Amino acid sequence: MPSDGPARGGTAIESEFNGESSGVSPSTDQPAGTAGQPTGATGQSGGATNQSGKAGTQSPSGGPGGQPDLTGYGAIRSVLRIRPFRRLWIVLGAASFGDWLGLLATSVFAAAQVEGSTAKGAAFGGVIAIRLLPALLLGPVAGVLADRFDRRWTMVICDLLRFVLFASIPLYALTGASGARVVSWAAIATFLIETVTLLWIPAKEAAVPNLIPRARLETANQLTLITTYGLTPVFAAIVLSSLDGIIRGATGGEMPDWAQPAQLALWFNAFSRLATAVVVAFGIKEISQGQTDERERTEQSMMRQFTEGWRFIGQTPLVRGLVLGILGAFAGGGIVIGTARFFADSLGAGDAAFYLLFGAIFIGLAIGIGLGPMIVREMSRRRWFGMSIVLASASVMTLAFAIHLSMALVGAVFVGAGAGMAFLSGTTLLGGEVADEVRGRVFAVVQIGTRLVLILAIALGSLLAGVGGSRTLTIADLGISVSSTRLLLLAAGAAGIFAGISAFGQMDDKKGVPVLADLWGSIRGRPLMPAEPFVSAGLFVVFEGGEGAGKSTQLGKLAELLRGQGRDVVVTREPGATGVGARIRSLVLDTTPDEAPSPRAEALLYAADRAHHVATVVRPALTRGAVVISDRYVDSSLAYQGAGRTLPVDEVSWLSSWATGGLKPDLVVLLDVDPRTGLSRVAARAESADRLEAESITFHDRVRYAFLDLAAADPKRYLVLDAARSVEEIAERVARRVEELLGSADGIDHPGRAHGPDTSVQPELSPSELVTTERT
Ligand SMILES: Nc1ncnc2c1ncn2[C@@H]1O[C@H](COP(=O)(O)OP(=O)(O)OP(=O)(O)O)[C@@H](O)[C@H]1O
Ligand SMILES: Cc1cn([C@H]2C[C@H](O)[C@@H](COP(=O)(O)O)O2)c(=O)[nH]c1=O
Repeated sequence: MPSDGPARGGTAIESEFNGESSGVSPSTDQPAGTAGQPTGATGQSGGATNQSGKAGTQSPSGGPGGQPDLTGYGAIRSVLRIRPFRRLWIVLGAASFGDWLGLLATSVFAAAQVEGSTAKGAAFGGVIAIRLLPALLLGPVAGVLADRFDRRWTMVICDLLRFVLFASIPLYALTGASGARVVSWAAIATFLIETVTLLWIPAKEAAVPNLIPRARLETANQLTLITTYGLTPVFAAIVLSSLDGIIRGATGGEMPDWAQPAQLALWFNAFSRLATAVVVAFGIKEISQGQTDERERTEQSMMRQFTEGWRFIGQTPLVRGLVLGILGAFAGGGIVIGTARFFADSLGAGDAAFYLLFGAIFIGLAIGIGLGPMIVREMSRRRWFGMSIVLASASVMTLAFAIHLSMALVGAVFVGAGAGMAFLSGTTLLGGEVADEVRGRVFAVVQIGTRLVLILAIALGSLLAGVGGSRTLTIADLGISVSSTRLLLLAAGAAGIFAGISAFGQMDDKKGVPVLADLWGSIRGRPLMPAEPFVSAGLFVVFEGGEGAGKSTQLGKLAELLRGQGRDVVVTREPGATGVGARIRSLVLDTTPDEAPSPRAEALLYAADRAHHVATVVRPALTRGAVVISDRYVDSSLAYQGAGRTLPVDEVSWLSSWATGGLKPDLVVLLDVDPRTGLSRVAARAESADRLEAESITFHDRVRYAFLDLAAADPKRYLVLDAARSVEEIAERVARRVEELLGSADGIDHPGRAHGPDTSVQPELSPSELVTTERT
């Protein structure tokens, strides 16, 4: 595997944006891992992440409103406008191509030096095995070095060493040494290269987030992952085989040693590393700038830094969840790889099926990495990570039940898609939410852990599948192969699901928000959000209804009754209960011709009034235990702006829920009145009609039925009364219900903390479903 992992975007180096439009305001472009309080340092959610957990947006809702368009081609272009990242991406792309060439070439090269198929196989496999070995020996200290020394110089020195080592392999072959000696040196050099790479990777991974604005982190990762694991390996394989054909053709099969494709590939690999060293040393000085102060880095002993790194990983839920999830995913992946050939056999298919399955996984990976962010949009990246692992693992389980190649191929695409999305979200979270001073160590642990787990899982998977064999059991004429391979896949899937759910639990930044509804809302661009933590000790009663329904009259009567009982009562209304609200009220209700706000502006103005009202009047009163009685609340927006103005009701609901932080009333008294009756009452007040009262009768009819539908959808929380009844009769009914609530044995049963906005559109209800309507 090539050494260049994904780049993780990072800091806005201000000068880089000068004259090169970034499309994002500086405030949203905080350096990843340095903006706000990084999770890495506290174990809390990253200070600058929004509620969606997606790096880089300041929209508290995580909604589309505050989010620049960071998907698709535009996002890629804007990432590539950042000069330090652009340079690094180009040079790392070339180096990754060189690494893939080098990996293929060293293996082919070693095999070519010996005779006989067994020796060739051993030489080929041996070189690859040697590549994995240093991780086990040197891994623990690699991260400490990345956090301790200047990362730019660490990268430069490592690349210079790799240049020398790569070049030494073909050079040594040219000296005329024996095949065995050349293979031995290739093995030693490969071991040393991997050792150096191990120091280089955490330095690079930890440094790159300091180069790119947080908002671009995910796109930068997509770009680098696709380059490193999608384009360059394919390109390398094509180039190596074409090179072989071209040189053979040109030399008539008599190739001089120096012209062997494997040797040329190694030279390319060597010089790509030299180029990386030069570019990083002279062209990307910003890598040094983002790092923690040198004095801070070196004043602790290495031992202390080492143990602190582990303690940090163990004690930080986000990092623990990430590490657990990544290792779980790799274990599952290893089992799939280890059992793949046996699985293809169990389908009664041959080698072609085996390659098809692998192809399907890679297609899935590309879909997950390339399209994943566009599909889930504003989904919390922490949640997305856990869910992706569950998706990949559940798909592994479906492989166990596949009775036909086509089913297995679909399953394999989903395995790849889940793994790709987990990889992308995991790397973005690691880069964006782990503090700079420990980032190197965290990356090192992930890097070593994944290698170890992968090797063990592949080995164990193939061993167990090989030992178990395959039996065919006939169930209802279906030839189903029940074999140890399938049982292993089942177990791997179950373990992966467990790892995904555990990671999700550790990292969830939207506890209490239903997962599937959140996913669906996110896909539609409106993620749910957690309610603000708040404990109500009072009672929140809202009067709703059309114009002239008698809300103010009833509200006054209820307040009088409760105050007579010695209760703390706060009477309030929307819009206009506060100074800010009064100004908004005059804006929205003013009838000056040509000054009417547009429907969306109107919705926003009501939401603004509500946000301020709830924050400054309603919540403080409820916290101290008062009975808050409000003339209108969220339902008025749903009915007037949603049904009346025909704005999408779920969007209006989402907006209100955001404005209120999810605060729901304990009781809504809906005074239902025919608009003709209500408007005639209003007209009798001898005041001129405000802007909404002046709307058409069909508008008011829509408003009325929207109120009734809302009540029918949540009957427990509504008291629907016929407003044509007498004032006293209505007051008596209201008093009875409120006293029931206040007198209930275990106090007031407040509606649960809002689990995000109620995005349900108004349901179609039959008259018989309007069960709580007390109208005759
Ligand atoms: N049950 C009722 N029967 C007849 N008239 C009523 C009844 N309740 C209130 N009214 C009268 O209707 C008029 C409007 O009442 P009120 O101001 O309480 O309604 P509202 O719903 O608050 O109106 P608005 O929508 O304008 O805020 C008042 O003149 C009031 O005296
Ligand atoms: C809260 C709220 C109110 N409205 C409308 C409903 C009324 O026409 C006015 C308020 O006047 P009232 O005399 O105080 O009832 O505003 C709305 O359209 N959307 C809302 O959210």
